[in-house]
Amino acid sequence: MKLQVAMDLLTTEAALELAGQVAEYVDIIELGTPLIKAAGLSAVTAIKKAHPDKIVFADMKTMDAGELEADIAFKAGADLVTILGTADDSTIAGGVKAAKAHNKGIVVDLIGVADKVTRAKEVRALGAKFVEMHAGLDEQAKPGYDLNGLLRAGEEARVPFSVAGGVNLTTIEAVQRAGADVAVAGGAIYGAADPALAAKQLRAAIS
Ligand SMILES: O=C(CO)[C@H](O)[C@H](O)COP(=O)(O)O
Repeated sequence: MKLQVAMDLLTTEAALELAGQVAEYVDIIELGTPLIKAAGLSAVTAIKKAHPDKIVFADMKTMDAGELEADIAFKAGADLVTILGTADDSTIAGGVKAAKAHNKGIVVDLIGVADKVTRAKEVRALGAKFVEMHAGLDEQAKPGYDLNGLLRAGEEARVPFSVAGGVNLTTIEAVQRAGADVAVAGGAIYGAADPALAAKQLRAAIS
């Protein structure tokens, strides 16, 4: 299982610093949506330049104009770009077209999708490289949130998937047992007192 760090920070400088601390322990470096909105796609270019050997993930969360938005992110240096599962099929197909033109991949983020299993199968058929079983930061803050619903959906969908939504040292083994291809950790790394140690421990907990 791959490990992805989600950098929900607000400046390119902070992202470069964090990526420098954790890159040796992660496979995929994600520029979070707030970072891309605050700093622009030049942040993607800066991270790819600093870490050419890593998979760079631009969390665009595109809802419309799939081909155009994916194209500009791939041109900026992204290897993987997200489109929302709630978007129209044509938006996802447009993103996949751009991905094929760049020999890169679209990840469909199932945040806010009620029936994640059905939508996962649909978007995989449209050409998504994998789906993200995702509960966002706001959903995680609701009382009673736990990760198990995402893990069950991933097991049931039988398509390649990542899991994001409060993945940490306590839960990452269950993410792996559920068969996830990628575990995404944001706050568990960037919010830790020692992000490098946190990433190292997450890496050591999986195979
Ligand atoms: O995409 C996101 C929010 O929309 C986050 O990057 C994702 O949820 C991972 O962060 P965390 O591990 O802190 O939940």
